[in-house]
Amino acid sequence: MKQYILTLDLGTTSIRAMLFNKNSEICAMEQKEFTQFFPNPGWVEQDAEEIWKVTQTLVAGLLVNHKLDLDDVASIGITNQRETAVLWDKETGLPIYHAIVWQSTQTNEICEKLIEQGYEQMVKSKTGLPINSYFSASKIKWMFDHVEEAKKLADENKLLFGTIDTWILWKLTGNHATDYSNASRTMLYNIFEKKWDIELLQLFQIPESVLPEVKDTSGLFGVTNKEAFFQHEIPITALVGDQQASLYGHGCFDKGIVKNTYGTGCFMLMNTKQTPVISKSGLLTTIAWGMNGTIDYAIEGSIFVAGSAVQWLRDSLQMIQNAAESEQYAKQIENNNGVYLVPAFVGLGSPYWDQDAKGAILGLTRGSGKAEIVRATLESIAYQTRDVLEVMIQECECDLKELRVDGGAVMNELLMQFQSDILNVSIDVAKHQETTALGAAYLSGLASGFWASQEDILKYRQVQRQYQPQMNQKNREYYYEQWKKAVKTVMMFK
Ligand SMILES: Nc1ncnc2c1ncn2[C@@H]1O[C@H](COP(=O)(O)OP(=O)(O)O)[C@@H](O)[C@H]1O
Ligand SMILES: O=P(O)(O)OC[C@H](O)CO
Repeated sequence: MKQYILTLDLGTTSIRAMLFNKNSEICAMEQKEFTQFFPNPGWVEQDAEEIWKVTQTLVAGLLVNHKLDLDDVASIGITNQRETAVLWDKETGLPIYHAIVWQSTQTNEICEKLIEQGYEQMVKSKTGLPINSYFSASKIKWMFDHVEEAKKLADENKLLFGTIDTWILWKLTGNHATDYSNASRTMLYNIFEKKWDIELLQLFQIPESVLPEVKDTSGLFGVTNKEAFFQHEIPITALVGDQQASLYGHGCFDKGIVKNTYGTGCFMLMNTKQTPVISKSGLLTTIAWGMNGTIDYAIEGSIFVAGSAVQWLRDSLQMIQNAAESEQYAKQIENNNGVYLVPAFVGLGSPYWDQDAKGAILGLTRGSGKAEIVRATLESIAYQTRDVLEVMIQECECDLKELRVDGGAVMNELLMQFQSDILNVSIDVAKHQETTALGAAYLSGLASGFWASQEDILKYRQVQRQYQPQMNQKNREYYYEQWKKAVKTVMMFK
């Protein structure tokens, strides 16, 4: 009997390989960070070949350090940072340029031009997305514009495009495919008609021949090549964008349930089932997953900078030694003492979509110090979450009693209490720290018969800790009004 599902969680800053057993417990985990390149201000790139090598090393680590026998693995689920674009030569198997990461702003100009030319409405009506450098389309166009061999290879039918899921699937199996959740983030996929969109491909001058086949999120994508995978042929039965995986891992299967993940950025998703909700106020319409031929949609708020602002405090300002220390400094003061930090380091995502906004600290006095700046950084994560949640509730005409949360920063008790206070909702921290990987494991395990049904899975859902609002309404609204003023100021400063 097969004992495990193997999940490969290909995140923005690190990759994890994990084994889950039938009780959805993690039995082994290997993790490694990989190189981020910042070749110019605002640019973020990665080496796709390194991502592949690290993935192999981590699986080797499971074999050596945890004595994993690959015969015990029922199937593999892959989940990934979304939007990040790779183009590679299918004959050499090598990328023609670095992977351009979702956070990168090097294609702002391409997007600005399209907005000026009045394409916003057309693009949104097909993809559910605003034109922004965040999504893959302008990144692919940029590579065609700047990498000499791109066009020639495409003309010879030797060039392939993929987000990170597709890249790793191709390395493992030789198959060129993606799933609905990842395709919906490229800005080339018509999420309503469920096909690559010819008009969008023409707009971005991208040949259809480079695109992968789009398949159900949970289903067979191929079997690992023996040479690429330690002499084993194992079915890969899920590809899923990491935020949709986390939605699944939280058990948000019904309409109106919301999760928020606090990692590098913050990503809040609400399942809207078979109804795509089109936002009028800066949220994204996206595909949650495709299963058994049925698509579930979600509405999403994408906040670009959350935990990465804490990394900025650590690495650039050297105010803290590690992320956990942020809580100790923030606790030294009872409130923000009037200081607000808007971490618009790569522009602002939902609901503002201002790609030129820059970060700022406001409200400083002679008495302000490290505690104020650290606290303001943490609080900014909670305020940005409220910005998104307010719009989501309005657009879905629903009420929200609880927010399901996961991600590295949920360890921060001060942040989670403040989040509950500023939203006036209960915050449910998932017992599973690795909700994203768990979601991918479930989607894979359902397709391979490891788990029987969604109902079967729901019995494993557990809340580790609940935070209840404690702040009075007057303070809640005062702080939030001040935050709104800070954001307004930042958006005016260009
Ligand atoms: N105790 C903490 N307080 C605040 N932020 C934290 C804390 N621990 C981790 N983080 C932040 O969480 C992020 C890592 O979370 P993770 O879910 O692994 O992110 P990702 O999947 O985006 O790489 C980092 O940006 C880090 O700064
Ligand atoms: O890898 P994460 O957790 O930072 O998630 C990144 C998102 O998928 C970007 O859309």
